Amino acid sequence: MAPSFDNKNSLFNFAVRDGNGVKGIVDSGISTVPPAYIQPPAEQIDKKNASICDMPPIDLSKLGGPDHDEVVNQIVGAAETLGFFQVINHGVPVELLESLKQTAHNFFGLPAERKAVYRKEVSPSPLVNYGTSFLPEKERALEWKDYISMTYTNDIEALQQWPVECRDDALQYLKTSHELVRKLITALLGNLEVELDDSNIDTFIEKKTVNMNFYPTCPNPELTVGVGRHSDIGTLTVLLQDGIGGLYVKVPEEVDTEKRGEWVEIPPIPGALVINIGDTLQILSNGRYKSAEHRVRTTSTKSRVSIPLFAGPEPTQKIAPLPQAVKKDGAARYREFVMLDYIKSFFENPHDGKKTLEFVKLNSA
Ligand SMILES: O=C(O)CCC(=O)C(=O)O
Ligand SMILES: [Fe+2]
Repeated sequence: MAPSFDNKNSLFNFAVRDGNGVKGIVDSGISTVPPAYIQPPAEQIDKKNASICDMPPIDLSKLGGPDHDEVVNQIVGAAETLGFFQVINHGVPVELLESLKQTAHNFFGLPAERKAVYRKEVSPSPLVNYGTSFLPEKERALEWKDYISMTYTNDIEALQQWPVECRDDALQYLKTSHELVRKLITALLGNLEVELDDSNIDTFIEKKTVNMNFYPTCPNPELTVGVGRHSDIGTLTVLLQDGIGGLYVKVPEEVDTEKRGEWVEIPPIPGALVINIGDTLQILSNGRYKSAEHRVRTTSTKSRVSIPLFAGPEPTQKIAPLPQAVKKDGAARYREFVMLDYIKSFFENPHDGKKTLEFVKLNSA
């Protein structure tokens, strides 16, 4: 029998400790959202107040052709303003994208006990982590989301340790998007006049993690969030979303458009992938490229899945604004730091917009 979800402890035990997740709560047949999931009014998402981002997807098949420079300009322009854009002809097979979405549904459709074995506290592998919300122990209100996270070290460990239900698709996604990530980094860092060779590009995208996010239907979407306001901390994120919609990005205040400070929705485009700039690339570019704040709304009609691939530096890597970017600006806006410290600071605090960057911002910035 499902416990009382009005009681915070019993809800926590059911959803978090026993691994039932939000999916388990919804499957128990609730008709209203449990109090622990009700966001403070300032965090609730008013669908009516957001417009849809009308930036057309960027056609990456044109890189290397006669329109190469124009495509690079589109990539750079999007990274300097919204920090989000969509790409088509990206080299990741469209059939794989379809399969990934189905795989995510299949995984979260498994009985709770099959997923709960991967909870952080008990997971047989440090590379695999199943959970719900972002930081359930610390959050004021929980996020309406379950996830599985798979970190890549090498093929053998991925095949042995990632959940058998997800590993083949997730690994293929990681491999087939590698060239895409390299092309984008080449365009973005090349534009800063950074001299690139294989090894220095790889330094910034070496560490890869594939997540599968599951947002079950929600009886009161206006009161909850799927993911709260945050920016991603790595270099680049490649995100596959399904057709449901609900991903919102905040137009940075410092961008010269009438939409500054507003939330815009990144609409689902069949076959496209969403790309977003992470904090690391904002820092490397000395603030030129924007790691935009984003969040996810829930819906009452259908469960949504999304599959981000996070690419960033190894935890041991030292990061600082690149000299070429600092030279142009005259001063560094961020201090040097070790990536692991940045990762720790992100995972120790509930989502709070772009606060993570404060950790390394210099006073003059
Ligand atoms: O579900 C989405 O569309 C975005 C998810 C996200 O922002 C994340 O996992 O970092
Ligand atoms: Fe994100």
